[in-house]
Amino acid sequence: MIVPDTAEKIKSMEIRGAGRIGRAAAEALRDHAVSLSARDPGSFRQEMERAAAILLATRPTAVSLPNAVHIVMAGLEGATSAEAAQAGVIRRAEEFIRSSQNAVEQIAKFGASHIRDGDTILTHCNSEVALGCIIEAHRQGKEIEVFATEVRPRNQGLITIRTLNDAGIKTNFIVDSAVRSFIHDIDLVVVGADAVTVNGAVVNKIGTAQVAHSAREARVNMIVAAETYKFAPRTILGELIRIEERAGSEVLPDEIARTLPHVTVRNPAFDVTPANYIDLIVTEKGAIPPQMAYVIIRDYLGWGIDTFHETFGPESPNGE
Ligand SMILES: O=P(O)(O)OC[C@H]1O[C@H](OP(=O)(O)O)[C@H](O)[C@@H]1O
Repeated sequence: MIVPDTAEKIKSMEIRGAGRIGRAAAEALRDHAVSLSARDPGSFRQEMERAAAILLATRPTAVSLPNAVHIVMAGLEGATSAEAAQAGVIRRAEEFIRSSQNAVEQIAKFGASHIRDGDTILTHCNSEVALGCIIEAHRQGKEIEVFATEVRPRNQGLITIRTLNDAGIKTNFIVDSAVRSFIHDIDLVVVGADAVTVNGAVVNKIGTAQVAHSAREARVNMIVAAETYKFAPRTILGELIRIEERAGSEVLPDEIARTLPHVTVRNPAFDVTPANYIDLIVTEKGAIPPQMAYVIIRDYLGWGIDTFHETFGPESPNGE
């Protein structure tokens, strides 16, 4: 039951935020491996692949999910017994969870160094790593103030302002459409990411691209906090990140929508901010200009253009 339960929580966004989704998937795979009683490595693998497929089908955009699953499932490689396969998965899952937690801490330190004493920061949505940078800057004694957006339709901004309030950080709560009105009060935009493509574009909560547009027009710097496992290897071969479109009822209640037969509610959960709108991507390996995304994918995730072809064959541009 562990895997379907975690999958349901990810789908309904009870578990949300790209990093948390990745860790929850790793935990679910680990617990599933512990619960399996398969006798041979072949059937163990089959059971694990079934579980992985259920998790992968939950939400399509956050690349932390397939990256976490890929890293954990690599624990099956070379196992000659079910016990070895089980041990491999458990070890890989625990390593991923630990390194993800370390990455969050490391990014907070690197990110905080880009926040100056006296800065007013704008953040959009609720990103564990973006908030980590802001809270670390505050912890270091820097006098900062934050503008946080509401984040329609799921109102993740509420989680953000609670966290900032608990940390004792002076915070202003604004509707998403007020960003341009306040942009001249802002020194720095700090957001998270659900995916980073090979050309340095950042996929993040819907509205991020509008924030970036306002920031650029006002010459306000924008930094993105993203662990290396949010970089998307398959974009090397031109695969696009799928933007999740969620139920219209998140935007307009069904009872109202029913009375408006000519109206279709559109509810994309994410948008794409081009690399040239972003000054830095802060990863746990250091801060890079977005144009260096391929280096992260190749050197830290281990996917080069050639490895893709070795694994999937040149005839498959989507890496399927
Ligand atoms: O991993 P961390 O930095 O916490 O979150 C990264 C991003 O994931 C979230 O997506 P959602 O709320 O799950 O749709 C937001 O878009 C947020 O910026």
